[in-house]
Amino acid sequence: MARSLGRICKGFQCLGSLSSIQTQLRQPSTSVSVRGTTFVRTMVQALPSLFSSKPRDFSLPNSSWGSEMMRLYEHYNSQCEVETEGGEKQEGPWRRLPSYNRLLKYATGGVYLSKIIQSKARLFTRNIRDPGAAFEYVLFVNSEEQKCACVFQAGHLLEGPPGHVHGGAIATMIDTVTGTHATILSGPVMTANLNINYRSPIPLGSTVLLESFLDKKEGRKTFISCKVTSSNGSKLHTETTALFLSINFSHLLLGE
Ligand SMILES: CCCCC/C=C\C/C=C\C/C=C\C/C=C\CCCC(=O)SCCNC(=O)CCNC(=O)[C@H](O)C(C)(C)COP(=O)(O)OP(=O)(O)OC[C@H]1O[C@@H](n2cnc3c(N)ncnc32)[C@H](O)[C@@H]1OP(=O)(O)O
Repeated sequence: MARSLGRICKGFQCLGSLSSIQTQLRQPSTSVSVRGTTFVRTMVQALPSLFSSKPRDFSLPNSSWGSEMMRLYEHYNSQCEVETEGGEKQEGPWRRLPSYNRLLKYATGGVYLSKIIQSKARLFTRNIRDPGAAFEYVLFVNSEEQKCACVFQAGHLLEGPPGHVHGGAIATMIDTVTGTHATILSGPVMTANLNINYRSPIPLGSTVLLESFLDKKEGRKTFISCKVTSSNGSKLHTETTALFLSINFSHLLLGE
């Protein structure tokens, strides 16, 4: 147990160290938005170092991405870096979050699984190798406005009602977006409550936009709302409110 905790801690030291992130978050002279930007930048830079080999970043375009997926990707990606009047490049309001099929190379988890099987554990939404078959998505974060946007193309393996996306797959994406957003805002969290109203079905193969917003933070609680719309924003598919509770990593990784 102690060795396993040590490996997990080592993993988080690789993460640029949570303590250094927390130090940045505590800096009194910086504004909330600047601290948020710093946190996101630190996380984005640190994540690949958690892997033993260079991991694949699933949030980059691949051949399965359709025209709407590409259009929205470019819409947000073009706002990650902007040009000043003097022609210099500088950070824009949005940042693309890289996405891998595992968050921590040292975390074992899954006490009911053998060590070999545990090492094969993969993030639910990134475990299908066939591009375009299931969850194709890219997440962008806007620290200034405390919101996230996710462009999601739903593949044929996600069918629920004939020709439409399964409600559980939609919930998975909402949990992923709001959960990532809450993690960025509050550090390690778990979903305590996810309340989804399904307003109109999502056609299989289509691209939709998920937008999440911080409603409020109260102690350990982070309240986020999220809506899913068609790619041009004309149709509302779902509305969600979510509650996340801040946790210690030991709760998550060691069941303590
Ligand atoms: C550090 C890395 C950062 C990386 C950032 C960069 C990029 C981000 C990348 C990745 C992000 C990672 C993942 C994102 C992807 C997916 C997200 C998936 C998230 C999940 O898929 S996660 C799995 C499903 N999730 C569970 O499996 C939770 C099971 N559950 C529990 O583990 C406990 O239940 C827990 C911990 C939730 C709470 O337990 P606890 O003991 O800590 O707290 P306790 O019960 O004492 O409640 C304290 C106060 O919350 C209130 N409260 C509690 N529950 C409530 C409820 N449901 N509704 C309304 N209020 C509630 C109480 O009423 C009390 O309120 P008050 O203080 O006012 O009295």
